[in-house]
Amino acid sequence: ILGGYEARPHLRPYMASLQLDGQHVCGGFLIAEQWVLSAAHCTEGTNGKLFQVLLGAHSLTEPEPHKRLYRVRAQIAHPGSNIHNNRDDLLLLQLEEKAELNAHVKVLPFQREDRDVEADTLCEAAGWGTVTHSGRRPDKLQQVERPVISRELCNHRTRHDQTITEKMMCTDSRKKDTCKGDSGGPLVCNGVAEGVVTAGSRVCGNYKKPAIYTRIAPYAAWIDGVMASAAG
Ligand SMILES: NCc1cccc(NC(=O)c2cccc3[nH]c(C(N)=O)cc23)c1
Repeated sequence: ILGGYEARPHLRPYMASLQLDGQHVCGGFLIAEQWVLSAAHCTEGTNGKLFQVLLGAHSLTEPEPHKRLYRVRAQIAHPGSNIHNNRDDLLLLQLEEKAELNAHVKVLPFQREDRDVEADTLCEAAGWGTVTHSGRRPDKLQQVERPVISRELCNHRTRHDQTITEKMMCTDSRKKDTCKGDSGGPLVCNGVAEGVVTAGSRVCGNYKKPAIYTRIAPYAAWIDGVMASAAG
């Protein structure tokens, strides 16, 4: 997160850190007791290795009472996701067991009504992604508030030039923005997860490249279907 600030500990108890060999790779969030939603791009370069999912954390390194690392039983990328574009950039992770829910570990509801969030709506992104252009990684969860911008503006030729589909949304990226390692985290508007951070043009903090999110509502049926079919 560029231009943000340290989140109040455990005020975002749905936040997940997707890790490989103890290293934070991407964000994610708890959508059900045994399911985390993230971004398919996060599996790039992982050679099919399964993530481990850290829940209940504020600091990535310090011992905290409700912090717990979960193994993943299955990782299901949306069938339409690919490395060449940002379309269908969603990843479902089934935890080895149901997460133990408490004050620090909670499910975040996602938007099921397929209607655009109004431009200028203030939403929040959080993550352990880089906090400087040079790529400094934070130990503690960061957050930033960003206004939604219209798809029309986001698709302008000087911005993302007609690549933003009706299954994506954008926020202003001037100075304050999501960045490397924030992918997969939720964009929360009025307490509901409306989008999932995607790397998009991989640029951070440049107003010419607004942040891009996969809208969740268009994928509600796919998400429900995967969770129902894998149910024990
Ligand atoms: N504000 C938009 C936004 C949101 C989330 C992430 C990013 N930027 C990256 O993720 C990124 C940046 C630079 C090099 C990179 N290499 C890789 C990679 N997967 O190898 C990703 C990146 C940008």
